[in-house]
Amino acid sequence: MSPRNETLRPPEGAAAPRRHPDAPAPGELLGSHYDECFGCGGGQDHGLHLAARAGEGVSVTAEFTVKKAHQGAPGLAHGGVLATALDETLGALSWLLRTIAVTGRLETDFLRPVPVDTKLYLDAHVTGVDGRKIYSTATGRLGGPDGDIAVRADALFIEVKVDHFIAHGRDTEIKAAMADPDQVRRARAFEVNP
Ligand SMILES: CCCCCCCCCCCC(=O)SCCNC(=O)CCNC(=O)[C@H](O)C(C)(C)COP(=O)(O)OP(=O)(O)OC[C@H]1O[C@@H](n2cnc3c(N)ncnc32)[C@H](O)[C@@H]1OP(=O)(O)O
Repeated sequence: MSPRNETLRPPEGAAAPRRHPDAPAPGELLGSHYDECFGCGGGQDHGLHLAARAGEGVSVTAEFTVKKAHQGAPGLAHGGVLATALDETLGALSWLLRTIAVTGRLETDFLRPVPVDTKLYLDAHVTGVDGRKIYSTATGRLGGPDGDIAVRADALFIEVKVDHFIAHGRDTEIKAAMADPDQVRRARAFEVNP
């Protein structure tokens, strides 16, 4: 399905997505980029704990089980939580590009309600790269990786350097992250090799 919004379609002349030579192998679990991340971190009790794996090319798959803490309507996932699951899955594409990027635009379609205790099967891939602009798309399915689409999104991520987080993040968390060798290792894994 091509993006409905023109601004989320790679422009003519955009480069085809290129898997970084040092990207994790297809099937490899990517782990969390930050333990306190609401999307993938183990340190957030009510977070999504989304687990993403590298796919072929510049793609990822991920799974997320909707918990009681994620409700909007009774027994149903909150739309914002589902958008977060899509955003996080799309963000995980950074591991394949080895580029740090943040969400600039995210357009989401909600096609079916997602009940509590349901596992959402997500996949995402990059559709094109134009300078710092990374175009991508994702779906979330019910019942299995080939199940009905419940949610989908098109996105534009913008490449940034580590300095983006140092400049804008709160001092306490930045200092803690920089003092954590695991976090520094993860940040390096996102960086393009010179
Ligand atoms: C340690 C490991 C951690 C790794 C951390 C990984 C975290 C992943 C987490 C999941 C993802 C998230 O939720 S990330 C969190 C949510 N997102 C954010 O907080 C981002 C907030 N926004 C910003 O900080 C800024 O707007 C930026 C960085 C996105 C862009 O600012 P900038 O760097 O000054 O660049 P700027 O010149 O404005 O834009 C560059 C180009 O992109 C285009 N552009 C920019 N924004 C948009 C937009 N919304 N819609 C259309 N186009 C846009 C511009 O027109 C321009 O095109 P042209 O003129 O070149 O053609």
